[in-house]
Amino acid sequence: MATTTQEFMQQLRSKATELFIREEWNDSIKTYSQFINLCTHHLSLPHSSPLHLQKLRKSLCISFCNRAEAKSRLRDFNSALQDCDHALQIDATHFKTLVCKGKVLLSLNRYSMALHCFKTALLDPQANGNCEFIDGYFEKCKKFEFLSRTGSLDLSDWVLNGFSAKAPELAEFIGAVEIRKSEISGRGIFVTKNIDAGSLILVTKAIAMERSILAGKDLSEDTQLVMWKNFVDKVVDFTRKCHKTRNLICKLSIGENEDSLEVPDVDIFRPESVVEVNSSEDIDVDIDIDMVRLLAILDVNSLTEDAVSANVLRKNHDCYGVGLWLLPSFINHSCCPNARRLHVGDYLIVHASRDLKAGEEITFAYLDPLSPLNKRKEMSVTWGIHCKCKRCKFEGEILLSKQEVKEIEIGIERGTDVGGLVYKLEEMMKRWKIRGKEKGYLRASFWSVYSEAYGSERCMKRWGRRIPALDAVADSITDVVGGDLRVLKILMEELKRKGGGNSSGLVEMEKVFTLAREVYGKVVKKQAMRTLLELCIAD
Ligand SMILES: C[S@@+](CC[C@H](N)C(=O)[O-])C[C@H]1O[C@@H](n2cnc3c(N)ncnc32)[C@H](O)[C@@H]1O
Repeated sequence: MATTTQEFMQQLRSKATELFIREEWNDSIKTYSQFINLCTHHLSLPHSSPLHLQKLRKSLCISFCNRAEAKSRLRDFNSALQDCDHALQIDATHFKTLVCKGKVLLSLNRYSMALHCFKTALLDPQANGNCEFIDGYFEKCKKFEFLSRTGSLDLSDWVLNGFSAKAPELAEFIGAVEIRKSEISGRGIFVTKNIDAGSLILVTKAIAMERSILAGKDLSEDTQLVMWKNFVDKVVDFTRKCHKTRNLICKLSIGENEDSLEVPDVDIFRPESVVEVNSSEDIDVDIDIDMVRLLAILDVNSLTEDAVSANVLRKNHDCYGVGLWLLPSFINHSCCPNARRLHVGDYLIVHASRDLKAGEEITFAYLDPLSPLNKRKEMSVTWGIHCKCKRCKFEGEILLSKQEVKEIEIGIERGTDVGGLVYKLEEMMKRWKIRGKEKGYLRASFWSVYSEAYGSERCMKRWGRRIPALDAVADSITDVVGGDLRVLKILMEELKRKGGGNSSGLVEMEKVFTLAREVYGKVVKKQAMRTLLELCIAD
């Protein structure tokens, strides 16, 4: 190689290193790229001495490694991973690259592969001076790998500290589920084995999230627009950086012709999956995602933190977030939902809010399940859905055939004594032999009058003996709509009023804990659940 070329390459490398040290990531990537191109070219030329070739290969390995580090600082993890692989092709045990690849894989939630990188790096003599630092990563990977295999999450410490530290980083987890054609609409997620109420089903990190401060008010239209625009920009940015994610996003529904949509294998959503995801519409890797389609996908699938089926764990409740989570996007709506979600930072934890039988479809409540049929129908227009569940069918028939139900609705509008309305509804159900789940449907629909009645001492003095006990109503509602925060709150208030110290209080306390697990999922130990209830119910 001519001396001038050698000098130029040396200059390029020094400049790239300098930019790298100064943390000017974009410029350092550009300069390393120039150097890498030149170096690769020279390696392909004949007549180089073995020593020279060895030197070039070493420089190339270090440059790939540093460019990977710079890319990972810019959160371009997939491209960083490619660079790590190029470096490791040159030197399979290159210490710095192994550490960089481990960190990148950890960011991509590929825990077992990351673990392998750190394990190999620890064998290198260079690890001696960095043992503590690599051990830290190694332990983190081990913990996450276990979590992603078992889904056994414990947020107790964070909750006991009053959510004071940053939201904990979690591992992605996919429980015993599959995606199948759904009788509700299009595709849905189904459990493949029996699951207890409270058990975790999915833990998924958002593709993108955007939050806005509420400051005690509703968001103005302008703020909402800015928030939505920022959110869309983040999703677009992600799709540019990761083609696998872009192809997975393209598998989501746009809310039309759902029954003709392909049913993807759940495994392609696993972070560890390296299978290239072919989209049904072969998308050119270098062309941006079709914006009209993306906007429709986001409209149908993005989730907000203020939904009825969601709980948010954080100190400051004065903000509100919107995000896109891939696998949870396949969960359909039911007016008798069996799952809820918990937001922890950018993670979404989906858990069973009732016991689930193998083969059952997992459903969220997009619409408030503690509201009457007419309200639910009104709200379903926003979602563009026409719910045909058993509950809607039953309530539709009842509304047509039983005048008393309409009278109760009119009574609510006119502000009639709530105790009287509960009494009337219960008497009607007795007379028409409405029992079991159907009784639960109507009680859930008229929850507003039940909760007001149980919450008023005056009302309970007057009607208490003639209407069913709160816990019986709570049980029958929970049986059809799963754990609900509002039911939990009113049970807790009653427990507080009664003092909760005697033996019957202990039984009631156990009931509250059971319901709390259905509402929040099994994410904390009992002592921390007490704190969680104090922190959240106080809101
Ligand atoms: C988040 S996606 C749910 C997964 C979707 N079924 C799929 O195949 O990708 C939301 C869309 O599913 C459909 N959907 C969900 N629940 C429904 C229900 N109970 N009745 C009718 N359509 C429903 C609606 O088209 C809605 O816009």
